[in-house]
Amino acid sequence: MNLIRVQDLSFSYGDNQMILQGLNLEFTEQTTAIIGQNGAGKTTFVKLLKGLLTPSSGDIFINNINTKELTAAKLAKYIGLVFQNPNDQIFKSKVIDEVMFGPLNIGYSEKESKEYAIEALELVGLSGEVDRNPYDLSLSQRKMITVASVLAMQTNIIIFDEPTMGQDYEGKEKLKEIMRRLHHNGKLVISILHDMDFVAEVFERTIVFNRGRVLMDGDTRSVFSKVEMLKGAYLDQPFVTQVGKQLGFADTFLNVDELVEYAVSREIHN
Ligand SMILES: Nc1ncnc2c1ncn2[C@@H]1O[C@H](COP(=O)(O)OP(=O)(O)OP(=O)(O)O)[C@@H](O)[C@H]1O
Repeated sequence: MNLIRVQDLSFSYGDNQMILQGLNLEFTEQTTAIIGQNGAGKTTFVKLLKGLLTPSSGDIFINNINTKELTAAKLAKYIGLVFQNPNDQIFKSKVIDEVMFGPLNIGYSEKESKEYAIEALELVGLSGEVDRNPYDLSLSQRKMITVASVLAMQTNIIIFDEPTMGQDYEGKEKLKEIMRRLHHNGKLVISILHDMDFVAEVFERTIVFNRGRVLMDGDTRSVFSKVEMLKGAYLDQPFVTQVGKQLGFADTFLNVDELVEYAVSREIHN
């Protein structure tokens, strides 16, 4: 079943510059990373999916419904978007109120919203901060509040814009765990990322945007094996992939365990 279908999508902010041109994409259940250099059109694309922008031409279907027929409020029941900058999203003075706002806004009761908010805050590791003011917390914690706010809305599609930015090792591990859990629970997870190591470890599918078009789209291993095409889009391979190559191995490795297992098995057979 495809959850999102994008058909001949083009977009311009109103000047003459086309930011996205003729995109055709489908999103099913696979965890999907969107990568590409700054200005490639990634954030514009997810804002279109979320209904915050309207296509200049083409269509976006969510569960086979054309988003042109849905209000942003209706769309909010299907798609959650975690903004790149938490300060663009947070506006309440208490963490719990901030996280409850989304579910309340799309029609869940006070009791349900509180339950979902507490569950989401637990998942992001902030259950001890429910009564704090978000602006008394660190930037990485504020980012986690915005993640919780979207999780609490229980949407089937969850999009993250640069979730690892400003997160330390622990924060990134938490995000990996959250994304894996969402996927395990049958949600569609899409994320814009600049951290190639994170992409390699978590995502099944990777789409490379370049100047408003799709340059590559496929399983993450095959995308990261194409070093020249990545270079053309000003992107690097993940660190572990580069190490494997430097060791003279032909395979494309996506995590340390794979690389070590391969190296050890070669050692045993030599
Ligand atoms: N509100 C806006 N009005 C006019 N142009 C905009 C607006 N927002 C973005 N742009 C332009 O659209 C282009 C694509 O921007 P977008 O933010 O979608 O790229 P991106 O791939 O997400 O980049 P980054 O990785 O830096 O977030 C850029 O040239 C940007 O300057």
